[in-house]
Amino acid sequence: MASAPSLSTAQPPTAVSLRNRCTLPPLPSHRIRPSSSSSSLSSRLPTLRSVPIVSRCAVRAALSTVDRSATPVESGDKKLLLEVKDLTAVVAETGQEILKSVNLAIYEGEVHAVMGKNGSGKSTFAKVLVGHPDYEVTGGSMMYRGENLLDMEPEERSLAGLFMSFQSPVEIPGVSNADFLNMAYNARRRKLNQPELSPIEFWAYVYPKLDLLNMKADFLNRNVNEGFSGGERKRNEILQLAVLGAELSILDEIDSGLDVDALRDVAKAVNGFLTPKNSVLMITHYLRLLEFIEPSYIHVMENGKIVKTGDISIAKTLEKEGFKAISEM
Ligand SMILES: Nc1ncnc2c1ncn2[C@@H]1O[C@H](COP(=O)(O)OP(=O)(O)OP(=O)(O)O)[C@@H](O)[C@H]1O
Repeated sequence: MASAPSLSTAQPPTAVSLRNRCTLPPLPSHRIRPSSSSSSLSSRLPTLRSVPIVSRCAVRAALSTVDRSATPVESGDKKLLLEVKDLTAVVAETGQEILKSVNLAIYEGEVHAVMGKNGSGKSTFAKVLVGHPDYEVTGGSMMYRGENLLDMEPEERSLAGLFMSFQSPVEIPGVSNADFLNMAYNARRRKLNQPELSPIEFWAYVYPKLDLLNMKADFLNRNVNEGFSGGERKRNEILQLAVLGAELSILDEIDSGLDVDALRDVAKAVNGFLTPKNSVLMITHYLRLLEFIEPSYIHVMENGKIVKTGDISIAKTLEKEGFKAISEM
């Protein structure tokens, strides 16, 4: 387990942290209280994180299936971030096949949305990308910045820049949000050969991000997701993303259970960390999210495969006419 930062070893506060400190709520305890469950915090960390991002280039694809079978490593000055080819996967326990040849390429700066009927395999695809142990990959490949994801443990994938926001974020009893975020953030900084932030520096770093999401500072002192409402959990997931930063953010139904204001806050935060280098892969059932976070491409998944790729008009057709209309296209 990564050791928790302690106040006694804290670096001298920066001007920013000193300036902010007087307006901040009390610092949380930085002693890590292990959960009563058997799994360690570090072993849970990867399960809370994963994936992509790219610039929000104009929607270029017409409403047609895109053949990316011969995917170039670079497209103009954009680099290929994730390339999934003929991916098949089963439920590890039962061998039931869920993914039946998924193909997808995401370049830096792109936002991809995956839509599809309930049970079509969207969440499974996302979880397979981040190495969820419930699934076993049986064929195909998943390359991330040219590295084989199958050779990487979930935690390595996370440290490499994949972040996943789960449909049902888990609670971590006994671990405060502040401790969790500080440890996770420092783990990423170590990976990037950057100096760790002391608790005080971290507090100054995280505080403006709470503002962005309209979250109260006492969220940091509460245990991760414990007693959070559905909407608060979703905001908390995006706070994790805002803090940790990711090259590829996989957002699984971040819009579910959000009221209109919360949806706007979450979308604003996601748009705020989109850069020409970062990419997003989001799963959604609803056009309304895509009106806030403009996708480069929309994919429709059906029975474990991506069967259609196109622009926002796909989502509009789905909203108006349902999946039958897409099948008939
Ligand atoms: N761990 C598992 N054990 C058994 N079945 C599973 C497991 N994970 C997924 N499945 C099954 O695989 C299929 C695809 O599930 P998945 O959650 O990927 O669908 P989805 O497209 O995300 O659906 P939704 O839109 O309802 O969230 C479903 O039939 C589901 O029951």
